[in-house]
Amino acid sequence: MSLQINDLQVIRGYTRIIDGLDLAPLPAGSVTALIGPNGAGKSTLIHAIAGLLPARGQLSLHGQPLAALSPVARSRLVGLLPQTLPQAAGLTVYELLLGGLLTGGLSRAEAEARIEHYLASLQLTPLAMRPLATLSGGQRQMVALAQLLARQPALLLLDEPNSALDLHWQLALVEAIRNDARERGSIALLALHDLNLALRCCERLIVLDGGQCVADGPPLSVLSPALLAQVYGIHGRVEACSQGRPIFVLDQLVRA
Ligand SMILES: Nc1ncnc2c1ncn2[C@@H]1O[C@H](COP(=O)(O)OP(=O)(O)OP(=O)(O)O)[C@@H](O)[C@H]1O
Repeated sequence: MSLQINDLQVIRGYTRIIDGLDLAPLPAGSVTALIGPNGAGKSTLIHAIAGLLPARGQLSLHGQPLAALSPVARSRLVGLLPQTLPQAAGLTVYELLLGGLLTGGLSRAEAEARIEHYLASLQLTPLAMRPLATLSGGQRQMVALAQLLARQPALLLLDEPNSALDLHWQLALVEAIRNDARERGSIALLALHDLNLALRCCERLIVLDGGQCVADGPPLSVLSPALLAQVYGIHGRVEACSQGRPIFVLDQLVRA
């Protein structure tokens, strides 16, 4: 049971952004970070897996080719937390979540139980009756996470999910993603710029650069000084903090 990506090609405009990408399968219950510099192709890959960009090659989830599914069936299996969240005018948080689950085929009782569970587990219950238009950017990002988790897709795709979140909510987000992978066996793929967050929550890092995979493996072996210099043009290192946890330290730009 896994996500399989082989010989993937994605063209945007007239440019081949991803050209023949092969990755080792992403197994059920795993959390993987997709890292790399601006313009590397992270969002392109995530949107292609979600079915929002046309792609050629093999994209299969648990042996099922995603391209063979109807858009509705694909969106049940694959959930996306986008980089910018749509404004849903006039709705409260609760109405947004309820509408999504009822449309997905749940009974009202099941939908309400799920919403209460996920709002409580993410400590978002106080926001339930707030109109979406009154929420801050970070609050809206957490509501979108609640919406994603409540749908219980087999594959969770998150495009820079922490971009609007303070430190408390960044940790809450990664704990929620890890718990979901452990408890439901979901697969999570997160496009991230924050290497410390990637070290904290992911057992695997995939490094994209120019639409190619340039490194893939456990974070400590991937984040070598040589790779950081090659891909980001920085001198940096991973060290153990006083509690033994790995932390990324940024030293300086590589000067020619
Ligand atoms: N609509 C488009 N038409 C043509 N090229 C595009 C289009 N959208 C994005 N690109 C190009 O595709 C490449 C990959 O972009 P993408 O947004 O996937 O990168 P990214 O790794 O997510 O970057 P960032 O970290 O800046 O969000 C970039 O070179 C970008 O300029």
